[in-house]
Amino acid sequence: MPTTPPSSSAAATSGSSLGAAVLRKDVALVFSAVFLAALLGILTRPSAYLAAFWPANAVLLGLMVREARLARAHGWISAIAGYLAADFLTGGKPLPTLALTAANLCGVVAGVWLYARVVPGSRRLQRPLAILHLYCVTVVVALAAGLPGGLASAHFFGSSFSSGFVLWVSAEWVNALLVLPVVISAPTLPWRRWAAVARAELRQLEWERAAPLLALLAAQAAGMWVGGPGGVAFPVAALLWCALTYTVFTTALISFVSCTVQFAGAAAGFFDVPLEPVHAHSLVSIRLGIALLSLGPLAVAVSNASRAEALARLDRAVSHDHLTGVLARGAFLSHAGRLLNRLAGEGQGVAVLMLDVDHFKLVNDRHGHASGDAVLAGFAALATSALRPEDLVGRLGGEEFAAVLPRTSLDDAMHVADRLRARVAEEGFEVARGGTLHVTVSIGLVRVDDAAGMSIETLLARADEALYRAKAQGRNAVVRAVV
Ligand SMILES: Nc1nc2c(ncn2[C@@H]2O[C@H](COP(=O)(O)OP(=O)(O)OP(=O)(O)O)[C@@H](O)[C@H]2O)c(=O)[nH]1
Repeated sequence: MPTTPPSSSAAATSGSSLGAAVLRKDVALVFSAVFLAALLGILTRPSAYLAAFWPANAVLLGLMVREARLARAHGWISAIAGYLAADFLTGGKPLPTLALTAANLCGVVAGVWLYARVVPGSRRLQRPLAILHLYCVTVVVALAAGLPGGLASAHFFGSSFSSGFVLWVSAEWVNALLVLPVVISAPTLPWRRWAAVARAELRQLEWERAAPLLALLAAQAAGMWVGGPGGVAFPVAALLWCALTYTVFTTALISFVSCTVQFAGAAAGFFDVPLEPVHAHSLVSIRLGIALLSLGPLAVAVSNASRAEALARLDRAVSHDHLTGVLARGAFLSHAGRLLNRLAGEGQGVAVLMLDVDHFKLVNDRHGHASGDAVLAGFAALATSALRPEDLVGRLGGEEFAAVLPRTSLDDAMHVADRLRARVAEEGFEVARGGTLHVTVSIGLVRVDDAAGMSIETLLARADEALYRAKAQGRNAVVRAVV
């Protein structure tokens, strides 16, 4: 009989308890999200179709698109339980409830299946093409739910199949277009952090950042005041401004709220749309029109975010040394120059270090270039970790590095430099061939009371003279320049 070593059995137990915990969390999440969203839909169910709001399907689809793990048996069963619980709690009859739940699920299943086939960036609205995918997926979701929904409406509620179908398809499409982007673009944060992030955002809210939101309120009010069908499009310019200012998630949230207000405005008669009969062609048309208008700002927000991300990546690639990850020479000099300007007049002192790995040529010659590279990368990582986040580290070329330590006394600068020298000598660096290589570093240091009138080039030249003396003294040393 095979025996399991104690350590593996402990690992298996903790693994299975982790699995059970995740499962419980998934079930609670899906059930409560579907139940609450369905309850909200039922409780706000209007007499006039125009204000119909059924977020449950889009919320469920969004959750399953975000986390593929949820689209398994436990997720589907929790979702069905959520739909049924909300309906039965509000007096739904068994057969119609089952039929409507089946129709709801048909749309979600179609959406999950389609989204599993698009690239991950599209699933979280991280690339411009994602809006086209969102459009196509939501059309199919609406049709997949509308077909059984229309049949159920005809069978249980006595409406014609065609009017039931049109109502279902348009309501599904509108809800998916507005709710799905909010769910799939929401940042992944623990519940506790949401309140902290919202508080921090509100504290930092300046006029400049609040202006697009205020413009949206004004445009929305103007649209209702002027009236007529064109009034629904009045907020578009302000929504585009929001898209250029805020994140994709915030834009999706603002579009959702703005469109909901427009629906309410239409239902209240501001846009001169006839409200009867409830499935009138003009009502369906204006509803879809309002929802489709939200795609423009969303596309702008997504393009803007992916452009900003590409620029940030490009900037990082240009300004950072690809081997060591610290600032490359040009970026280091310009960052350091700007830092000295900021420090000028403060009178708190600044130190500049020149660091050079000793006999580095021998490392390459004896252990190969790849090992030399590993030593340089390890050294840069060690230097970065030994300094403070506000210190600046750069690679000037070859095995030569530099650092700027703002607001540092001479004693502190000497102490930091010597501690780094000692750590390099002690720790050694792992190389690709296997094993650890030990090297030493020589450091030249200059420290001035005030950076006013000092250029980074001048300070580096002084530190370089001190470095030269450290090498001449036998290396593995820190030498200070006399100023
Ligand atoms: N592996 C590797 N070697 C580099 C890189 N850049 C420069 N080198 C090598 O670094 C070595 C620098 O050697 P030297 O300038 O003679 O200095 P050293 O051997 O460190 O001697 P001292 O500075 O006097 O202690 C040269 O052999 C360069 O080829 C790099 O990116 N990777």
